[in-house]
Formats: sequence, structure tokens, C-alpha cells
Amino acid sequence: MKKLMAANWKMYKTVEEGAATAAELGKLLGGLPADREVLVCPPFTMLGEVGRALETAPGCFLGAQNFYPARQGAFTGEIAPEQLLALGCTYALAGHSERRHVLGETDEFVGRKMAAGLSAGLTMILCVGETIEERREGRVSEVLSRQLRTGLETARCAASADRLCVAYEPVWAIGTGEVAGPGEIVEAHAVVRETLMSLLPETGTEVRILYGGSVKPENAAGILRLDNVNGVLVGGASLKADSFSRIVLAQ
Ligand SMILES: O=C[C@H](O)COP(=O)(O)O
Repeated sequence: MKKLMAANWKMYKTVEEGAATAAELGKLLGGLPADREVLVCPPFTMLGEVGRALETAPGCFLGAQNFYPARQGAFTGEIAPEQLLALGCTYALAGHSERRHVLGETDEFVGRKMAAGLSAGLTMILCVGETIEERREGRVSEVLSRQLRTGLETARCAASADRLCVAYEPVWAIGTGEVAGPGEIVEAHAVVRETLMSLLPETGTEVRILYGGSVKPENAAGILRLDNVNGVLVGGASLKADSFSRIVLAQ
């Protein structure tokens, strides 16, 4: 199973800055190890330019941070999965904690996005993770299994292991510099794996589970060695080509 090293640029960079970072990344990742794949999820505005800059970089894919779960229609300001595919996107995120907690997306809405994205042909990364309050209340396992179940409920029939990934991102570790400890990561990834195996008995063992939350060049190798960690989803440290390429190549 190749490790997926994913960059989420969130709402940062102009088109010019994004294209320049992607071009630099393409050069730095010339010797990408055979067991790694790279994904860059820039803002919508620069998908075309970033995609072109990564075109010649082997093993690099383009992804979207978001879309609206409909084929087309009167949805002012929204973007459809088909429009992303036409720009060269092959991946998309759903359920990122900033969309759940800042933009108010519900489990049910995340489930609709998973179903729409998978049916359109995108590879979907379902993001799950507990808040610090939920962790303190001992509810990590309950929260993760609920988010996975509702996220995959309507998408299950379309979810083959090669077009589905899960990202475990504890909310308290995102953008805080406070990375989850090895024990916390292993325990949460085991819950995700077990839930996937019960929801998708034939393919659950093959779905890649990424860790996200304050991943840096200095801690990436240690995280990537943990059980059931099949890649990382990186925010802040993915904004600079040099720092993200060190994470991608971390051994
Ligand atoms: O999508 C990425 C995550 O939100 C992690 O962000 P971070 O690496 O800045 O903590």
C-alpha cells in the first residue's frame, strides 16, 4: 500500500504563489520513492495552474478541498464534482474539521458529499476527529465510529478501497503545534480500521488511513512508522515546498 502524502493549502496563496510553490515542489520531488504518492489540495482559484505545474511530476495528484453534492444546478457560489474532474482533480476532501466546526457541516451533509463525490468518480478522503472536550469525556471511539458510519452510510455501495481514504485529524491538534502522541494515534487509527472493516468487510483493510494535525518535517518519519498510518494530511507545513517535500520524503 503506497503512503499518501497530502497537502491541504486551505485558504492561503494567490494563483501566482500557488503555481510557483507547485512548480518548486515538482522539482524537489523528482526522486519520489516508489512507496509514496503526493496529493496537493489548493484553493479552487488555482486548481488549473497548480494541476499544470504538477502534470510532469510523477506520482503527484490534484485534489479539491470541497464541493457541493449535486451534479449541476442553481447553487450560487458552489462547485460540482464534475467541474473538479474536468480541471484534472482526482481527489477531494469531505468532513474536514474546519467545515464541520467553522462552517457548520453536519454528519448527514458530509455523507451526501461522500456519496456524490464517489459516484462522480473522485477518490474521497473522509476526515474524522474528536474535539478536546470529546477526548476528555472518553468519547473518541464513539465520535470516530459515528462520523465514519454517517460519512459512509449512503456512499457504501460506491466505496471501493482504492477510491476511499480516511484522515484522522484530532481537532485539538490542527494548526496548534500540538501533535497527537504515538499511543493516541495508534489507538484512534485502530478504531478507524475496525470500523472500516465492519462497514466494508471486503475492502476495509485496504483503505488508507492518514493522520493529520501539526505534522512537520521533524515528526513525520515517526508518525509514518506507526501501525495503520498510511499517509499524512498536512496543513501549515505544506505551504512551503521545501517543508512539504521533507515531509513527503521522510523515512
Ligand atoms: O488538513 C490538514 C489539517 O487540518 C492539519 O493542519 P495542520 O497541519 O496545519 O495542523
